[in-house]
Amino acid sequence: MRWRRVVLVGFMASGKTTVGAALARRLGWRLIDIDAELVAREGRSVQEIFAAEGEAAFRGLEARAVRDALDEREVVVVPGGGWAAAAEGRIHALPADTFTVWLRVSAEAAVARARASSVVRPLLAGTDPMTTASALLAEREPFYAPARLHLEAEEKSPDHLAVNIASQMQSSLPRS
Ligand SMILES: Nc1ncnc2c1ncn2[C@@H]1O[C@H](COP(=O)(O)OP(=O)(O)OP(=O)(O)O)[C@@H](O)[C@H]1O
Ligand SMILES: O=C(O)C1=C[C@@H](O)[C@@H](O)[C@H](O)C1
Ligand SMILES: [Mg+2]
Repeated sequence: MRWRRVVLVGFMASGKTTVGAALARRLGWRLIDIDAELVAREGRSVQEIFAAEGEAAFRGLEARAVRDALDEREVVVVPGGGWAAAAEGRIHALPADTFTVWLRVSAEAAVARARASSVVRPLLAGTDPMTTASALLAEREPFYAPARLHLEAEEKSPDHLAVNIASQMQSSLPRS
C-alpha cells in the first residue's frame, strides 16, 4: 500500500469519527480525530472553545492541528466538518499520498444524528437546525467534492464503510 494517510471529510454527523475509528482499526493505523485533539490540547470542549473564542479562532486552532497530523504516516485523520470548507483548496493542497474520502449525508440525516448524539455541535445548536444545516451543506458540498472517494454514508454501517474504504485503498495508488 502506497497511501500514507487517510483524510475523511463530510458534514457534521456524517460519521467521520465513527468510520475513522473503524478504518483505523482495520488498517492498524492511528486515528487522529482533530476535534478530540483540540479538546485535549485546550482542556475544554469544542462547544466551550466556540463560546469563548468564536468560530474564527476555532478554525485557526483546527488548521494548525490538521497540519501537525499531516506530518504523520499511517494515520487516519478526521478533521471537523468545517475544516475542508474553511479555506479554498484544502483538499487539493493535501500531500499526494493522502487518500481522501467524502462521507455524504443529507441535511435531514445529519440533523437527526446530531440530535441523537451527546456531542454538542454549536453550529446546529440554534432554534432551526434543519434550515441551518441545509444552507451550510449546500455551501460546503463544493469543498468536499474534490475528495477522491465519495461514499453514501446514510444506509451502510460504519464497519461496512470502513471495509469499502480499505478495499479502495488497496486497489489504487497515489499519483506520483
Ligand atoms: N454509518 C452510520 N450509520 C448510522 N449511524 C452512524 C453512522 N455513522 C455515524 N453514525 C452515528 O452518527 C452520529 C455522528 O457520528 P460522528 O460523530 O462519527 O460524526 P462526525 O462526522 O464525526 O461529526 P462531526 O463533524 O460533528 O465531528 C454518532 O452518534 C454515530 O454513532
Ligand atoms: O462542521 C463544523 O463546522 C463542525 C464540526 C464539528 O466536528 C466540530 O469541529 C464543530 O462542531 C464544527
Ligand atoms: Mg467527529
